[in-house]
Order: sequence, then C-alpha cells, then structure tokens
Amino acid sequence: MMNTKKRRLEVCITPAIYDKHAHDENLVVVIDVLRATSSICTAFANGVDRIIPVATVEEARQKKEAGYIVASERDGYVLDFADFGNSPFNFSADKVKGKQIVYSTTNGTRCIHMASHSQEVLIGSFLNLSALAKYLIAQDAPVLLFCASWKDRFSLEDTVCAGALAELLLNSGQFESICDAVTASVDLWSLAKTNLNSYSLKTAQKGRLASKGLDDCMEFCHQLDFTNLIPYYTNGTLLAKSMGHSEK
Ligand SMILES: O=C(O)[C@H](CS(=O)(=O)O)OP(=O)(O)O
Repeated sequence: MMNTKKRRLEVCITPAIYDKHAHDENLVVVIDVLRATSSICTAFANGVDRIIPVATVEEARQKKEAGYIVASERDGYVLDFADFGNSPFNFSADKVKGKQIVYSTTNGTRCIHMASHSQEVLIGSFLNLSALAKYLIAQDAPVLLFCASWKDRFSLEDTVCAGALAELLLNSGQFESICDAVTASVDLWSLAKTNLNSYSLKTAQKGRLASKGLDDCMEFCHQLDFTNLIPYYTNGTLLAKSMGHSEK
C-alpha cells in the first residue's frame, strides 16, 4: 500500500532558535543568499573540486598556514591572511576550477556546522532553487529550511528564498507545514516574486553590503536556477551532486 503520510516541512528563520527545529532525521537546507550559499553554489558551477567550510577565523588561519587556498571574511572584511573574500564573483573559474578552497564567513559556514548532526546538509540559494526542490521531493525524510540570517536576526532575503523553495515543496503534495514560519515565508515570497530584484533592495543586508561597496552581487544572487548543482556536506567537506542539464 502506498504511504500517504506527509513529510514534515519547517523553516527556521534564525540560528538563534535552531535547536527548536533540530532533528537528526532532517534534510537541512542552509540558506544564506547574501552571500555565503550563493557563493558556494557559484564555486561549484565554476568547477571547484571541494570546499572545506570552517566555522572560526582561527581554523581558517591554520588552514592557510597548512597551504590551503582560503576564502574568508568577517563582517564584510577580507581577513588579512585570506586569498579572497565572500563575493560570488571571487569564485570565478580561473580561481577555483579543480581546486580545494577553505571557506569561512560570518553566518553561513557557521550554520553548516550547526546542522551537521542531521541526516543531510544541503546548500541552498536562488541559484539552485529548482534543482534543490527536485532533489528534496525525490527523498523520503522531513525537510528543514535553515535561514542563516545575519548575526541571529531575522533576514528578509533568506526567508524569501526559503518561501520560494517551500512553495515548490508544498505544491508537490508530499509535505505538510507544521510551523507558521513556512506560511510566512511563502507569503513573503508571493510579495517578492513579481520583481525579486527590486524587492531585494529592501533588505538590511543590501545596506550593509553597499556601505562597504560589496553590493554589486545583488542581482546575481537573486537569479533563479543559474546551476543544477546541489552542494552537500560530508565528512567535513562540501561536494556537489547534479540534478541534470549541463552547467552554464
Ligand atoms: O559576507 C557576507 O555577505 C556576510 C558578512 S556580514 O553578514 O555582512 O557580516 O557573511 P555571510 O556568512 O555570507 O552572511
């Protein structure tokens, strides 16, 4: 007989309440649109071999001393020992193709480590939205969309992206929402989707990035389906699985 029980779908709007949503059986999608998860998706689209996410500056420094290429920023500033920072434009094919990159950012890489007890940790952004939805629908486990946000505050761009993904998952008929954060995120997405670029200008992170001249990636990070690759975390490393079609 077919199993008609629906799968649990949740959205965690900030790492501050991650423990309320954490279950070992979850498939967790970490979302940090501005900019960590958009940059990770871009790096894999541009042929990076693997990314080693580290949570602390000290770990990133040690990896640099051990000879790794290191991409690392805190609060939008490239660390003095790092090779480059956190813009997706830094992860161009000439810099990353075939390479291993150690990566540490303010919010995104921390959340990957927080979720590492879960059945699977996947990297999500607008850039790989449809591929992610297709992959998640084909699995058989509860899904948690984990917004990395900014320093434990609510973040509009991550929640809108979670809403876009939640809408695709709910439309499959396989999922049931057990928290209002899912409904809120889908409602925000329905406000934003008619003109995502102009909606994204409302985000606080746009202002923070603009104050440091780092907002040139806003449009890039808000485009849908730039890649069919889904980065995932395994044994301390990010690799990527493909959901078909050739890469751009
Ligand atoms: O580099 C980023 O965009 C942010 C730094 S901050 O939020 O502006 O301090 O890091 P991320 O981990 O990508 O949110």
